Amino acid sequence: MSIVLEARGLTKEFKGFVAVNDVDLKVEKGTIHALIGPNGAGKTTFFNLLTKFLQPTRGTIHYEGRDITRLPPAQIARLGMVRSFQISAVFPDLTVLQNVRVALQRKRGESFDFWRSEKSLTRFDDAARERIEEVGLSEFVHHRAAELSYGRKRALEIAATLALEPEMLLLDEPMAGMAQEDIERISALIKRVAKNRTILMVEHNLSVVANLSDRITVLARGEVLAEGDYDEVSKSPEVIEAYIGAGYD
Ligand SMILES: Nc1ncnc2c1ncn2[C@@H]1O[C@H](COP(=O)(O)OP(=O)(O)OP(=O)(O)O)[C@@H](O)[C@H]1O
Repeated sequence: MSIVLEARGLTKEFKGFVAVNDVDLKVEKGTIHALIGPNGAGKTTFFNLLTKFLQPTRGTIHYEGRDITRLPPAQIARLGMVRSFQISAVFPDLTVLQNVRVALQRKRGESFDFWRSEKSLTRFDDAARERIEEVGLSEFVHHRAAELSYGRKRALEIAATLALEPEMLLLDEPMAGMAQEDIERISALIKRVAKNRTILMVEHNLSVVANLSDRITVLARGEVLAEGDYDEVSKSPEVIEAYIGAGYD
């Protein structure tokens, strides 16, 4: 078993309130790992710690065996761990193709000049089209991002994220605000992009979690309550109680 991301004793206190309390987590390479838990469980805080949007009060984070606890998010992205939607890569007035080109250009570390000639950008076209194909948006290459449905916009965000060539993707509630039809499309997309990558996601939609995840960590009151596959965690009396206690059916 090869561990790609590991948190040890991760703790975050806000003025004495412990939002994440001594959490250990191991994410195995090549898996889809979900973080779930009732409202206020600490999922977002934990996710923000892992993606370096927050600094932990205590504990460490290792990525590919390297201590990344004190590294800034941009540096971690360069190491191959990318938080989707962090880059706000989608410009509404640019087409699908132009959006992914911009992301590819960023990956090369070039600054993005809006006045740069079309011609100098077209060298990214083939790579951009590949990413677009991977997320199933080929027939929309020349559509402006603003014209896309919500689900397709999310697919475009994932394409832009893939342009950064991540080995590990962190997804923050990929299904939030989605209609059922989009949920199915994005689930299939996540499965597809997970083939040669590792994915960690926070997700509220439990049927999506059941369908996609190899492993699930359940947080409650800032601590790990249970861990396992969907069958295991959904049968855990502690998990059922935590969800019912938080007002879920
Ligand atoms: N910046 C902050 N300052 C103080 N308390 C905070 C801060 N951020 C989060 N908290 C508290 O930490 C606890 C965990 O919040 P968090 O948002 O991580 O939970 P969550 O599991 O993501 O919840 P939800 O499912 O509702 O999004 C909550 O009680 C919240 O009020």
